[in-house]
Amino acid sequence: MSLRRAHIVYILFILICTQTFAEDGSQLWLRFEKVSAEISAKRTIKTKSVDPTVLLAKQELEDYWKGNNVELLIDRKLTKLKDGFKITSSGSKLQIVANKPAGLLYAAYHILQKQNEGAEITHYNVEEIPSYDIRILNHWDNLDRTVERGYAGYSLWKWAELPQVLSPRYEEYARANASIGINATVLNNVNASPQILTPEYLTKVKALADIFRKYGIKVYLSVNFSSPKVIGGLENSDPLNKDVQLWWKNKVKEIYQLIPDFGGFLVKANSEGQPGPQDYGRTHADGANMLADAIKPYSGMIMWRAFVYNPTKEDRAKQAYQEFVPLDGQFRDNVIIQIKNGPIDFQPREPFTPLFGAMRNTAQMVEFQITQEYLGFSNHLVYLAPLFKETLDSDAYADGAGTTIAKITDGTVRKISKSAIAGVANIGEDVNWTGHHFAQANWFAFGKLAWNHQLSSEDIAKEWLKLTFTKDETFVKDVTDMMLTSRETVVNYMMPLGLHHIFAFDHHYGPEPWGNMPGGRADWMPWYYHNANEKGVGFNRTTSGSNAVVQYNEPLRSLFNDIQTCPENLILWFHHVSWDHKMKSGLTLWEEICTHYDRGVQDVRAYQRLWDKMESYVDAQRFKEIQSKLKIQIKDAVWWKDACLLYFQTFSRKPIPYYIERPIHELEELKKIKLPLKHHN
Ligand SMILES: CO[C@H]1[C@H](O)[C@@H](O)[C@H](O)O[C@@H]1C(=O)O
Repeated sequence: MSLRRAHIVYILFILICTQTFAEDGSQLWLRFEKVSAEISAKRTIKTKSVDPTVLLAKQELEDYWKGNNVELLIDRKLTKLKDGFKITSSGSKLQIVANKPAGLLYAAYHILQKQNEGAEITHYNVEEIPSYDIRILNHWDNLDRTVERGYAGYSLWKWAELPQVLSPRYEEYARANASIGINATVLNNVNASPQILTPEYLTKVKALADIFRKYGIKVYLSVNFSSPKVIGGLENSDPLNKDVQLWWKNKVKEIYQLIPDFGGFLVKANSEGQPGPQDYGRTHADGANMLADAIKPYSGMIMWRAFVYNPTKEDRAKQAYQEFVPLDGQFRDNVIIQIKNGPIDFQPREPFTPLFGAMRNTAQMVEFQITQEYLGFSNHLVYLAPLFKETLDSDAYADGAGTTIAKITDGTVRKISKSAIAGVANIGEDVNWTGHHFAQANWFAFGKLAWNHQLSSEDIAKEWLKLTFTKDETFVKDVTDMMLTSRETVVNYMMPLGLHHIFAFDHHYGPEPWGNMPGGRADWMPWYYHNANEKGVGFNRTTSGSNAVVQYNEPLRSLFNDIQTCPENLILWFHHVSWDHKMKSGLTLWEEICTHYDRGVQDVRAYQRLWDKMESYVDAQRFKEIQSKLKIQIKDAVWWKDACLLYFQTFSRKPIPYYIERPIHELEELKKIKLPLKHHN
């Protein structure tokens, strides 16, 4: 071999190596191996359909399916399948039947994922029907490409160059969503700019909808309730004003002319300063129904948020229930009330919002937050499936025992014209999409649970790990354990035992239980939530306090109301508890608090050791990136522990037990920390 040739071979070798060992994470969980020409010559993927979605399913299988012959069939009579599919095997053939083209695409991804796991697919018979009709991401993306509570860089949507320039990531995004069953997306922030409804922006929205369609994804928009006034030039946006109604009718018509399968609107009204029907003395129902009537002829939906947060003298946790329960039965059937999982705001742990089930004649859906606004942003490894499932599996006792949030929202116990579930997206322009490699698992888990809320957190974690990293058993077992405990770990080092919202003001990243905003609103102050004093700590929401417990059905009301029966992981949510209160462990409350904070820290240290051991299973780039995120996480966990223990100690006046890792900070030093973090990014 000549020197020159040797040189080229060497360069090729290096290139191949870096391909193998440096992996940026941009492929997400879609790392299927291409089939060889030999295999593809041996089997056929057939369909009579010419639908673009079916052809896409066919293409995916042609590229990656190593098994038997496959036949893809649409059967319009199989209506109970909704977006689902049925796979049967006979002889050397798999037959996949679906009612809709998207069902075949989901089936294709289903068998490709099974194939990756090494499942036996020659004799494979399965029927899948999704738990929810609408499985939707909510992007809080602004038109200037900043992302509210986004921690993965700027927005994916490049508004300035749309519709002329189409980033390849639009299609990659759609494919990733389709691969986990997500079939809808709200492109813009619920704090919505009216501009999104201008003809200029609608043509940009159309360009995205045209790309997403093939992947079975419908586009929705967040709308600003004042749009008729702001961009329509009307005198007001009163929902009972005929001109306003007509403006919305025409706007909806304009949208459907551009996007015939447009999904509908998401609305945040009369909350945190957003305009709404109450500005005109009207109700949420008046506002929602006006939009619902305008969009009904096109089968569109209105998702109306119940996150109504305005300054009142009342306990903030009671607000959604108080405003919405009296309106039960007044909403049109294409309106669905979108309710955050907890009554305050996406905290590491909250009880479920009691509004679920309390409106018996109104469709309801859950809103989860996939982006980790209150869980360490994209710096902390926190696997959210256990949090999602905790809410979905909670029994609201709305129609007696067994009325879980899952059953209320999926239409099992109440008739719902279309069921839905939403997740506030954690996606941005970062190469790895979500800032932290493990945050991809939360996007994945949201999709999987929206498809089937009966799946276990463990199975989802394993599937994700095998698709994303490796099938090696040691790796999968150990890392699954880390993922499964990670949510409880963050609760422990941030806000154990029902503590909540003791975050630094506005950016919600670090601890600030002392509050730091002279003259600010009471309910912006952490001490509003923890109420620490010499006697004890916690928010009294019992009958002797704010009486928020009354919003829960029996037996929960009594269970939460009694300090002896209230679950300890929520005790400080519902009770003001004395520092000496004896906990189930035999420790006093103070000792128990110390123990939880310390356990959180120790568990993150254990994750660091565990991850280091995984070096040989993971490519260098992702290994290092995750390793350095864990370094941030442990620093933050210690910061949280020290800040909360040293601060609460000024009230408890008790020593930090000696078996607990000593604080390494001074309280006064911690109080001076100011983070250069902005609200909108
Ligand atoms: C979009 O605004 C968000 C806001 O950033 C967030 O801090 C708050 O918790 O919830 C709001 C909401 O859900 O509307």
